[in-house]
Amino acid sequence: MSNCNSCPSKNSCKSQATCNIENNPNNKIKKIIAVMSGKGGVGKSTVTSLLAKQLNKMGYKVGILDSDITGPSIPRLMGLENERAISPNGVDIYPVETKDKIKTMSVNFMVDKENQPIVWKGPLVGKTVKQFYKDVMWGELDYLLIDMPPGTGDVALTVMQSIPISGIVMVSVPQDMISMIVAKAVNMAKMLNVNVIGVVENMSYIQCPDCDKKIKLFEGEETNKFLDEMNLKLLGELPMTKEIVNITHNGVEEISNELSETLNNIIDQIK
Ligand SMILES: Nc1ncnc2c1ncn2[C@@H]1O[C@H](COP(=O)(O)OP(=O)(O)OP(=O)(O)O)[C@@H](O)[C@H]1O
Repeated sequence: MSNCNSCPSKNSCKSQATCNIENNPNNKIKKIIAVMSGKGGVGKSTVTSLLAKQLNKMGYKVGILDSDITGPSIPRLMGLENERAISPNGVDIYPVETKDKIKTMSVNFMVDKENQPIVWKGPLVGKTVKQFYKDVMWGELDYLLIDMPPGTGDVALTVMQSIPISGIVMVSVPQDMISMIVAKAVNMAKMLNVNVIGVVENMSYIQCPDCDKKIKLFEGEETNKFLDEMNLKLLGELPMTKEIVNITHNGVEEISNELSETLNNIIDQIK
């Protein structure tokens, strides 16, 4: 039965008539944003982690739901690979928190060893993702970011149909930006009436450590044309840098002014 009063998207939702998600009355989540990409390896989980860390620094209460059941990367990127979630009554699941209090939930918090594969059929995967929304004790959150698996498969469908997301941030790399892969993901969201907030171009450029010059391997003209045609907003461009690897893989907490500024600009547009 739908419970629109407690739904974070009640003011922007277009599917009141058909929605059947039960919202957990213990949770008060103001905004849910899914981070998606047309294909794998473009930095979707990296962007999710960076946005979560930056939102948290700005004082917002943040959670990350890792809906990538077969290839979860959030525990590692948040430095939580040795943690496990607990469920004292076997129903409510408590998320794992980083030391700066970002709440996270991932299937890897529920397996004995992080390299244990999840060999489940689609319906069970979808059920787990719904459970991660409904049965996890997120408590009060300003933002819940959902790290989606790559592509337009079962999980993307479950998230878009069953979780009241307010919008999608699409992540792409320059060489794919104008491809049908991104277009497919954007069109899927449109078909399901889900708002695409815009695109983050990841690994957009590299920067010379000596002269600071930004070097782009792909020029932007075609990209701008594609964005215009698809009616998409470019939210920001992230460089391919060691700094990002250090933040997401090596536990470095300091974010440079330049990266902070880029992330703040993206956040201003998704707030
Ligand atoms: N801007 C960046 N600068 C440097 N390295 C990056 C950047 N973005 C991502 N990477 C690296 O690229 C690899 C893939 O990134 P990530 O796991 O975030 O991609 P993904 O799209 O979530 O992949 P998956 O298909 O597994 O979901 C990781 O090793 C990550 O550290």
